Amino acid sequence: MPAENDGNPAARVAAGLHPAHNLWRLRRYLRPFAAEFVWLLVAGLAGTAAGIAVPLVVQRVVDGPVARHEPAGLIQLGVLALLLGVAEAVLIFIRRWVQSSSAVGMEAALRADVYAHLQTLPTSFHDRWQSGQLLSRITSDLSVIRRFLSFGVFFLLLNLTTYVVVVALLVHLHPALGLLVAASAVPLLLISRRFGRHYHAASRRMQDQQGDVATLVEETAQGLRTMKAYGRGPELAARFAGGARTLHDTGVAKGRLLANTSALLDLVPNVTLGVVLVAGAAAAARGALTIGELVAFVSLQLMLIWPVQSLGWIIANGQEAATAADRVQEVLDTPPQIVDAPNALVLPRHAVVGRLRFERVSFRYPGATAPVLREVDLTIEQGETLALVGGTGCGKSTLLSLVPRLHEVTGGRITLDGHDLRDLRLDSLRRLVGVAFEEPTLFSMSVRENLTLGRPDAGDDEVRAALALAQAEFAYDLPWGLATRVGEQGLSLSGGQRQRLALARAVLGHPALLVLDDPLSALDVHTEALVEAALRRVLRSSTALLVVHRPSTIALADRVALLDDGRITAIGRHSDLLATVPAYRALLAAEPPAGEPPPAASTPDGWGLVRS
Ligand SMILES: Nc1ncnc2c1ncn2[C@@H]1O[C@H](COP(=O)(O)OP(=O)(O)OP(=O)(O)O)[C@@H](O)[C@H]1O
Repeated sequence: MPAENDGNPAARVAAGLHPAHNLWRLRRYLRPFAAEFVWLLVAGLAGTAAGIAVPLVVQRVVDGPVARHEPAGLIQLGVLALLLGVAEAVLIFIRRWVQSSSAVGMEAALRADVYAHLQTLPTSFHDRWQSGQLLSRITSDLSVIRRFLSFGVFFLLLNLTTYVVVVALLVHLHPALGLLVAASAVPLLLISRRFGRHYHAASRRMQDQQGDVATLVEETAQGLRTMKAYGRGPELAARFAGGARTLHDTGVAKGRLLANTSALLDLVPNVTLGVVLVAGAAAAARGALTIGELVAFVSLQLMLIWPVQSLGWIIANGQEAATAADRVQEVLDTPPQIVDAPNALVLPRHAVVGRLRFERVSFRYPGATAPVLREVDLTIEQGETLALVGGTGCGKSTLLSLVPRLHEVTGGRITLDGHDLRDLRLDSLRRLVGVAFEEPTLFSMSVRENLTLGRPDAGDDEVRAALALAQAEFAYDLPWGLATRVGEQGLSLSGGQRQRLALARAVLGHPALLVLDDPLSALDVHTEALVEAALRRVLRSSTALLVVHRPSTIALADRVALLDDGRITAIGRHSDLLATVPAYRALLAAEPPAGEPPPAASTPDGWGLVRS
């Protein structure tokens, strides 16, 4: 399976795997519940045995006490039939009771594993996969699997056993008629096989479409304000309606397939029953069969109707579970690419000086033809702050993402105090690096939990210091202070507030390296000045790499590197670059490119220019 597996079912079909292959691979999740499952089966089989015994008792009643007019024997056998009925009811209750707990436990274990695996997958995996597809896999697909592994498999075994035992009894009662009933299994098998093949494809289509609809809903929820602002609500509604209609049509087609097959499956035992009734009555009239045997035969045969009727449902459920298992395994089979090397190092914070070096670093996104970064050489000395500037899309954010190893370099290496980052343990590296992205994501949890995401052990003092530094003390004034739950992505907070909380999260506990993507972009002038002053203090004790989109943030940096088309084309002090590098000047002042006259408004230190 290629690492860049994108969930395309065609890949699986081409691989020639049996549809149930992936379902079989999930059997280990049933193992903890094996004892329960055995009890379940024992209770189920005992219940069925009690049910099967009732017609046999009825046969004795009809051929014995009824035929011989003996009321005493009638009471004995009647009580026995009653006891068998009660036993069957009790056993069915026990089975249902056990069934519910084991099924849910299995689903929870599988869901926990899929979620944990998602955490280990690289950012590039999440870039490629629609979140709705992941959502539908971790919710509805797992429920489908749970239903089949608990109910489907159980009823398949129970019904098969019932079928075999009842048919054997029928053959014993009347071999010719019994064999006729046994022969009815042939059309049943043919119908089931054909149905299974068609239903498998329909299930996959439907489950993928469910994922697409989930993606649409998720995108709408996230981008609602933008869509409304641009008046695109009707288009979005139409897009959603289109997706929902496709899903509806697939669902209807699938339902019809099941309905048609169920009707065919129903027909077989009913036709057989009709033939048995006529032939049985004739045999009874000839004296080849007693009335009691005929009653028992027909009663037993009626017991086959439910197993046959449920066959369609079980196959449908099994096919859905097989496709759900395919979809879940597509996630589980994607190997985590960024993992700890054997014997990876743990660097304690106090042992880190904080010298960061990029040595001929190149990076290309998976599937992209051209690299985003080409042979980048850059050294950031201990305690130094380096600002990275460059035109939009030149690779600044990509370069930052390489430091906490969200993406892995595809050429060259990055070292921290001389250690290749790939030789460090990921958890150790990520504790050393404080990161704030351009889009400050806050999770649906309390402010405190959001702040201590990377350092759950941080004390109150550390949290207070980080909030003070990021000028984010407003958090204490929220309705429940730091316990206030901020909405999904912190939507209930302003952009500036979110950014300050994200900054506080990054600087919490004075990380050795700070990697900040335009940390002051969403702040008003007053707050910006305060955060800038506070940040300046932190930057003195950490090595920092800042991406700067706004010229004013350059004031925080000791040196500036100009990134152009994936290469560092100039590096130095801001004022030196301003004086000597026309492309730099052009970028900051949005003036015409190199070769054209410089702006008249520059001041000797250059700051007038960048602050304009
Ligand atoms: N996940 C991704 N997969 C593939 N290509 C990507 C991905 N993210 C970014 N790119 C591409 O890599 C290039 C650099 O993107 P990057 O976000 O690093 O630029 P940037 O300099 O930070 O841009 P900006 O200043 O607009 O934020 C762009 O051409 C972009 O299209």
